[in-house]
Formats: sequence, C-alpha cells, structure tokens
Amino acid sequence: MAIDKVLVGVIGGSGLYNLGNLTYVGEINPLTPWGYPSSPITISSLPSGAQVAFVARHGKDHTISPSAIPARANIAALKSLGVSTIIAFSAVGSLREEIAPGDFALPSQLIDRTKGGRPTSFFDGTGLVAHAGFSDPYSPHLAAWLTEAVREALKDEGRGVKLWTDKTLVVMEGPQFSTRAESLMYRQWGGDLIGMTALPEAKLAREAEISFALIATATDYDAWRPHEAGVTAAEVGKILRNNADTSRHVAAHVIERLLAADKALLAEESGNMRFAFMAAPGAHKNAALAYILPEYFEAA
Ligand SMILES: CSC[C@H]1O[C@H](OP(=O)(O)O)[C@H](O)[C@@H]1O
Ligand SMILES: Nc1ncnc2[nH]cnc12
Repeated sequence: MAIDKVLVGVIGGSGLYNLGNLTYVGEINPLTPWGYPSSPITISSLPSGAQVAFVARHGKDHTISPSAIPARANIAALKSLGVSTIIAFSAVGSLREEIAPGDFALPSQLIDRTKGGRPTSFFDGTGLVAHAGFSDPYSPHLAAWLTEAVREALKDEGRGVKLWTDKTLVVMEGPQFSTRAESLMYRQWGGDLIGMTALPEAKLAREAEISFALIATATDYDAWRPHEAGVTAAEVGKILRNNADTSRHVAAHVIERLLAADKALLAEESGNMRFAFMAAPGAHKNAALAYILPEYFEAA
C-alpha cells in the first residue's frame, strides 16, 4: 500500500511503542536537518483508510533517555510527512490524591524544570530570532475538542478509565525521579502531574505550526505522599501495559473522528509564526528552516 499525505501524527512514550491496533502500511526514516527521529516512523491506516504516522519517542526498544530524545528531528520528520496535528502520549506521576495511577489527563499548562540543555528551538544557530507565543502550550481548540472525544473513547473502551482536564504538568530533567522535597514543592507551585518529556516537544510543535495536544497517562504518585516508599521504575512498569492498551484505543477512536471534524481544527496553528520573527524571514534563506517552515523560508 502506498503512503499518502498523513495529517495526524502520534508520539508514543513509555510503554507505547506502536499502534499495533491499526493496519501496518509501512515504515519511513526521514533524515531531517536535525538528524534522524528517535525511531523510524510507522505509517498505519485506520478503518476509514486514512493514514497515521507514529514515532516512539524513546525508540522502539526504549533506548533513548528523556534528556537525549531528538525532539527536533521527531517534530521535523512528522512535519515532512504532511502532519499538521500531533497527539502525544506521556506517562506521568500524579501530584494529586484524586488523580490515581491508571487515570488519563489532558494538561493545559506546563512548568519547565528541565535543565540539561535540551535544544528547544529550530532557530538555534540560524541567525534568525523568533519568539513563538507559548502562553497556552497546547492548542486550545484541539484540547477542547479532545476533552469530549477522549471521554467518549474511554467510555467506549469500557474499562472505566477517568479523564482529568486543565491540569498543570511539571517537566523535570530526569532520568532519576524527584526527591520528596521537590515533589512537595511542585504541589505548592500548582503542579498536578510530573513527567520528563513534554518539553521541548510542545515548544517545537508550536514553532513548526503544528497543532499539538498531550494525553498524560498516570502511572504512580511520585514522592510526595508520606509513609510511602516513593516511585520506582518497577512500580511504573506494572501499570504501563494497561495504559498503553487504552492509549492505542483512544488514539484510533479520536483520530478517526478528528479527521472527519472541522478542517480548521487540524490547521489551528497554521500561520501562528507569521509575526514571531524579529527580522523579515524572506531575507533569510536557510535550508533547515525551509524544511520546517516552507511558507516563510527558502533553501539557500
Ligand atoms: C518509565 S518512567 C519515566 C519515563 O516515563 C515517562 O516517559 P514518556 O513521557 O515518554 O511517556 C517520563 O517522562 C520518563 O521519561
Ligand atoms: N513520578 C514521575 N516523575 C517523572 N516522570 C514520570 N513518569 C512517570 N512517572 C513519573
């Protein structure tokens, strides 16, 4: 089967290394100006025939640590396939009693606690300065639409998985989990969830004019609860398989409906960079920027 223009991309995190519930079409490994993506991108088709692109952010065998994920290559590779909307999944710890392991959440805000120098912009080293708006890190219309669509998908699956919305996700560097003091501090800051990979992914999607939403899947209670041992990878691992099965169901259900929904939803971020540049982009020929934003840049 031929690979068509793919409008929706999925990024899988811990435990979610494939969309094996869809029909396999092929694999493609684009070399972007920022290198290769974390893993070759799998193209699969939905029952309607529409195609979806999937990338495993830690690699298919989970060999890439959160600090080393080639996020620019992942986003650029998806964009090169025609992707205008990404739905990303991320395993997270819960900083709130009411958000239990096994629950799903749509975060609306992020707090950046990464500090290992992950590249966060496509414009680094290009000589062009761009300031993308990031007050709402996830595309608001897409997130609002997803609330109902994900709820419906979870109901349809029938396992009784709960969905939380409007939560604040703290993104830490890792790979070690937080100390108890840090975990308690994040709660005081208003954090509801904690993970290691949501940034810079969301920033890069915004720069690439891709609509982007994150579905967070809770695996543990992090380290803030008194009298508990604290989080371990083994504890997280126990819940990953169920969360991944539910994520696959949600992805298939939601993307099928998204492709049939108002086309404006898929293009929510289109044009958002037009006023972000500090110097006229037309005057700036750059092959890397042309790869990600051909609307504004030409190859040199
Ligand atoms: C396996 S627990 C820590 C690990 O899980 C999360 O990964 P992802 O966001 O890709 O699902 C978390 O961010 C850490 O990378
Ligand atoms: N407690 C936690 N802290 C950071 N990332 C996580 N991913 C899953 N659980 C996590």
